[in-house]
Amino acid sequence: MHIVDVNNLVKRYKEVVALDHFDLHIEPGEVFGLLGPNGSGKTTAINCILQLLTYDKGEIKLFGEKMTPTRYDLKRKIGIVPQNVAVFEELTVRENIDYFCALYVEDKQKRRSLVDEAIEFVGLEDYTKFRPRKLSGGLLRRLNIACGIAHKPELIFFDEPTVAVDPQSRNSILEGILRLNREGSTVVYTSHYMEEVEEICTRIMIMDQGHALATGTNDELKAMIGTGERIRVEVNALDDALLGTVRALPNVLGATFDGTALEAACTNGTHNVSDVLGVLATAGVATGRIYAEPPTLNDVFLEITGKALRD
Ligand SMILES: Nc1ncnc2c1ncn2[C@@H]1O[C@H](COP(=O)(O)OP(=O)(O)OP(=O)(O)O)[C@@H](O)[C@H]1O
Repeated sequence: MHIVDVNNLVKRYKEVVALDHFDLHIEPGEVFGLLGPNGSGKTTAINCILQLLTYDKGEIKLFGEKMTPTRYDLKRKIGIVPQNVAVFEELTVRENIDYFCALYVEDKQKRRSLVDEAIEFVGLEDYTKFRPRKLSGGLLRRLNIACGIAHKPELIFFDEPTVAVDPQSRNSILEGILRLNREGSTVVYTSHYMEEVEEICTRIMIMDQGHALATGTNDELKAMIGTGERIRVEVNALDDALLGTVRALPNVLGATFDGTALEAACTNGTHNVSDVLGVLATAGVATGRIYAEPPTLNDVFLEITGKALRD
């Protein structure tokens, strides 16, 4: 059984087609990443799945059952950590977490221990009596997470939870997500940061313009494309003729010069670096530092769409 089962979802905002016959299938136990640039439809997909938005067409099942706005039994099993921090300014940290937990858990005694656990989980023990405006951006994000997870949901949606947080909070958020997953929650994680998605996700869907472009594990996605290695060589100058010679090498799929370095996308070969350096040496071009790296998810996005994930 898929824990999230979305078929043929269409969502329009007037003339903008935000989701265009979108399918999504997630298995229990996954940390599933939705990766795409701003505006690709990630938040819209989540909000439709959660019935926070109406949609034009499509079928959404959660836990094997049809999801509708009044399926409170299903909503109880779901946690949401929205993109924009959504907490009450007039409530303290503890009161905020308790308020959101109370939407799902009536028993006060039980709630007290759940709220304690959530506070400990996000490391806000020293701030329980603070009001949100006294918290830094990173701590506010952690409060937002605690509000979404205190009721111990089976399925948790995180919508870009690390935007505008410091690296330390970012790491603690990612570790926290993996811990929730280890403790049994299925996670859906949206981001436009490929490094994060690579780091924590068991499977990844690459999205653009409301379409699912490709889905697979990190390795599967990278195996779908021709690029096997990306070479970067620092050079002071490179004329078009020489760039043409590099591009004509049999293992080179594409090459660019940005004023400081030659970058070449190559197939998976053993002589890529020596071939490229050979062309430069023959032409008498002095080289600086040289890098050779396996492909990234940006290469996958680039090869499928013709544009970079991050401009
Ligand atoms: N309320 C709205 N009214 C009109 N258009 C909208 C609305 N919300 C989103 N859109 C449009 O729908 C498309 C998908 O937006 P969405 O916010 O789902 O993308 P996203 O991948 O989550 O991006 P971001 O990370 O910036 O939130 C975009 O073209 C966006 O401009």
